[in-house]
Amino acid sequence: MDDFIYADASQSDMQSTTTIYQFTAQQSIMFPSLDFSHFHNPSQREDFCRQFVSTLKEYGFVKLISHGIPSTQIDQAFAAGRHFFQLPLEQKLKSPHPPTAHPHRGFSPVGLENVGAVSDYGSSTKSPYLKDMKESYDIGSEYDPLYKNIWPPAGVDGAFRPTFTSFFEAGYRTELVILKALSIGLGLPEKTLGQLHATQTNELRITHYPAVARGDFAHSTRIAAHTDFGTITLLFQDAVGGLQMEVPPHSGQFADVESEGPYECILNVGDCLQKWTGLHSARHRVHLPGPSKEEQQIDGEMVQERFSIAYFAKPDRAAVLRPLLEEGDSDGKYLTANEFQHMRIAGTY
Ligand SMILES: O=C(O)CCC(=O)C(=O)O
Ligand SMILES: [Fe+2]
Repeated sequence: MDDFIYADASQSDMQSTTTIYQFTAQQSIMFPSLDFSHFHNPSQREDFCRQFVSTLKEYGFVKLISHGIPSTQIDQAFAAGRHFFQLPLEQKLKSPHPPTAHPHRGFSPVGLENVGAVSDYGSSTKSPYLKDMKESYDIGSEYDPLYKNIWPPAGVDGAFRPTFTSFFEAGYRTELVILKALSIGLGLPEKTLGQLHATQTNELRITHYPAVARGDFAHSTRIAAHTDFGTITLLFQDAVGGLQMEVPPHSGQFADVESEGPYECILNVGDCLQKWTGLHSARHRVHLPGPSKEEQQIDGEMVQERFSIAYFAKPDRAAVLRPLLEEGDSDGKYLTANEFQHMRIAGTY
């Protein structure tokens, strides 16, 4: 596989020096996969934290192995997601997402949510409006004092609730350790970020992208380009591919993000972390994958179905999005995380 280099001297938010992006010949972006177990080893911790933050500074993304969510739990979550989405639509609609953006809970059929409505946030490029070809299920913390979860009734799918409740809890434990590593790597007291994530406003989303005709990608997409609204996202994807990130930042050009299957966690920075620290909240989307995956994905004129699981770590609702570091985004208006989330999600439903 021949590597080639794309050099960009002007577009990065984070660096005034030249940024080098490495692509494979198939236009997929190469960025480090880090072993999170190094964080637990006192002699490796400092180096790990430094590398973790420098990768996020450069790409807004990093891949992690040994992150703390057990493989068996990831397998169970994918199996539970597959099982739910293959149910007849009328069964899935027994635990519906409301027709509005709040509360962000329950099942959204294809066409209910369109992320294309918020594609251009924080970007100088204008994206064409494309509808999402996806169905999804949103879950919050069982301890969220504001919104209750909307679960499939027991007669519809009894395994769904226990599987995702325990995945959520594993996600939260992992999130807190990752936030500690981030705080250390950023030179902040180690509890700084964790303290802003006490009340579990996090969300878990299982997404099914049904098999679609290749030609549909001319006017639709799987999920339109966007940045995530929270602090960090932990994403797990199946082997189908199609997740792409915008490189260089603000260019309107996208390259495939490859991962080593569902156990490798793809972590990306969200808007709130960018506001606090200046780390780059990278735009991404799920579209027709590049040539390296295209052949495997396309069966005749149909593009294979795809599943993903995203755990969105979000700040406490009352947390203020005021820079914690000089590099943070400072436009002089410091919203609370709750005000910001409402502003960002408006228009997607
Ligand atoms: O399905 C994926 O791989 C990405 C989903 C995503 O970006 C999101 O739900 O915010
Ligand atoms: Fe996303």
